[in-house]
Amino acid sequence: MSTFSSMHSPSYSHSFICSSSINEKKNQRFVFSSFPRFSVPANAKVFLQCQANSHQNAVLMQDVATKVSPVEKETPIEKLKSELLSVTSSNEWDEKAGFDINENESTVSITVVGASGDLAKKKIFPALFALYYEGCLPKHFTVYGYARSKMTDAELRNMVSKTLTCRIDKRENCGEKMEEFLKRCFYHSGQYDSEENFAQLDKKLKEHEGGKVSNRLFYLSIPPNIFIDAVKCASSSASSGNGWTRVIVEKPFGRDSDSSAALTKALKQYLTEDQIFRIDHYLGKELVENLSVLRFSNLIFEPLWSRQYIRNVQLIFSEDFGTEGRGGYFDHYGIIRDIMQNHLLQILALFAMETPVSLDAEDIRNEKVKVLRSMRPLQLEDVVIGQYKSHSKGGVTYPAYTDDKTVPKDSLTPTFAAAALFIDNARWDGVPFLMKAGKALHNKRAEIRVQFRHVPGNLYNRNFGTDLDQATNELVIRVQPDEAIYLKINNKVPGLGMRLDCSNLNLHYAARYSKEIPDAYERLLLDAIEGERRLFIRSDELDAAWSLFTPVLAELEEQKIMPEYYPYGSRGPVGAHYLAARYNVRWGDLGLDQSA
Ligand SMILES: NC(=O)C1=CN([C@@H]2O[C@H](COP(=O)(O)OP(=O)(O)OC[C@H]3O[C@@H](n4cnc5c(N)ncnc54)[C@H](OP(=O)(O)O)[C@@H]3O)[C@@H](O)[C@H]2O)C=CC1
Ligand SMILES: O=C1O[C@H](COP(=O)(O)O)[C@@H](O)[C@H](O)[C@H]1O
Repeated sequence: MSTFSSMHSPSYSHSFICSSSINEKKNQRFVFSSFPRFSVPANAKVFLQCQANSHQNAVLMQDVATKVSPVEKETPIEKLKSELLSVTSSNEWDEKAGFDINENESTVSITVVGASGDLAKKKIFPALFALYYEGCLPKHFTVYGYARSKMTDAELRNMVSKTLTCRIDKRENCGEKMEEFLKRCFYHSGQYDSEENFAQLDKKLKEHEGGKVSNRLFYLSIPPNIFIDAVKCASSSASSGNGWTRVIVEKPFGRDSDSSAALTKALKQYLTEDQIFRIDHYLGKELVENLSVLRFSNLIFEPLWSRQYIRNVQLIFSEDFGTEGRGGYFDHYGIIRDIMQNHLLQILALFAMETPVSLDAEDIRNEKVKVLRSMRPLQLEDVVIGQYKSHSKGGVTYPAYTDDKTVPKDSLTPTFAAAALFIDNARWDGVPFLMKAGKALHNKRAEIRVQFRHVPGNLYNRNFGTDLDQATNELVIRVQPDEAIYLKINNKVPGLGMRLDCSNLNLHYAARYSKEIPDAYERLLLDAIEGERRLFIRSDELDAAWSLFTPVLAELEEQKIMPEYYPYGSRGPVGAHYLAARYNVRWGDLGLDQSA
């Protein structure tokens, strides 16, 4: 073992390289998303850890590490490769470095538990195929579907094939790739609480693994009441004997602090925290990933990122459809638990956290926990709730929430909520963080709006007339659809007069990048396979998140607070505007700006 590796601080990405051979796409991802720059010490560590069994390779990589110059973020992979080739003097640099040896010796089996369900069909299998198409899955992988439904392998493949799609920009050989992928998919029917059935799965997995090191990922795509049964059986009867075993757990992670703590405790009877990957798919969205890049790699934003310059922050989620088909689940949770306590709060934490020590998962998650723990629990007077009612438009009648047969007629469950939250720390003292989330609204959108303070003593105030809000800058990060980051600035209308206008400096992703943006589930599945925990929720984060919402959720339910009814397809209850006005805020999504 080379002593060189111990000279460097741990690199959070080393498991990525070690667990998979370097190919262009993986390497590209590693270079561009894991490290802002191709940092020499980090690579030295990475390479040497992979080379522990070969002194010759250790020397080779030490050579690479000391000679490769930092590579610019946008450097094409070919240029990076030629840089490496020039110092290794080999056309087979990855082979020479021994990565293939590693990969030939190990397998990854991905078992989708609840494979017959909606999420598996809609998201998980398509994401796995997209990863396969991109060459991001390990050389030896197998996908297993597991559920109670009776199905043959052929039937599973037929079901899965209906949901696979090719990327718009990558259709070459797509049909062939689908066939290849489907051949790697198998099915085992079993009960979620049967150790015997999981032992049968284990036997089948072993046959595919063929004696290699077996790494196993279980994706729990099942209702929460059967999580623990499945984890218990998978861990006792189907976990890996000689590799890693990881479990992706889907939300909901409980419905309040107590039930969440009970779930964590139960999971930890069978798994260590390191094996649990709690997914919040919003963390896998491109623009949410980009938040930290925006903040920490642009000098112009970070100095403004505080109460000194920011007047308020808005986190907005809307869907233009109701709970159709998921009413039974939704009624037990409501919009605050379904969207705010997880997706929007996670975005808030990334937005507001202090600079982490490094990009290491634990460093980032430590900062997120800190900011969540600095927040004031949500107060009842800072919440507005709503529920959609039936509405007819253009001859079409849209249903009320309670028209869903799986929802009780007298349900008070909110399908809309607006809330004002505060972070009691030096950076954010007094800045309202407003959240708004709703179903059956007039559009589908998720965005972050940052409204800056007025320009003090603005020389041009009179040119704006009475509407001073128009004179303030606003940064909008549109997470979806049509991803964009735009900054509203004031400029002079060209001409001889002095009329001011508000315009957008716009980074519109579709115009800037021709590549299709990967689905969040692709990123998260790949991270779980690679053991990268940065985008998954740690248990203390979850506790902190629940403690902010649990008291108010209890009050809403105990006091049977009536939701404000809003018509299906509308902009939601007016109460949201009164709440914002109380903090001198106007919602930014009122359709006034050019890109709204
Ligand atoms: N669907 C979505 O868009 C999203 C889902 N989630 C979460 O992902 C998980 C899976 O969601 P989804 O696919 O919609 O769930 P489904 O309701 O479709 O359930 C998945 C599978 O679990 C089995 N199952 C369902 N109900 C029961 C039950 N009562 N007892 C035992 N088995 C049952 C069924 O398989 P079989 O009968 O064959 O065993 C079903 O196909 C859930 O935790 C959900 O909250 C999270 C975000 C979005
Ligand atoms: O987790 C959930 O998210 C979806 C919205 O996800 P998106 O990626 O389509 O924006 C939401 O519809 C669902 O109610 C919720 O459980």
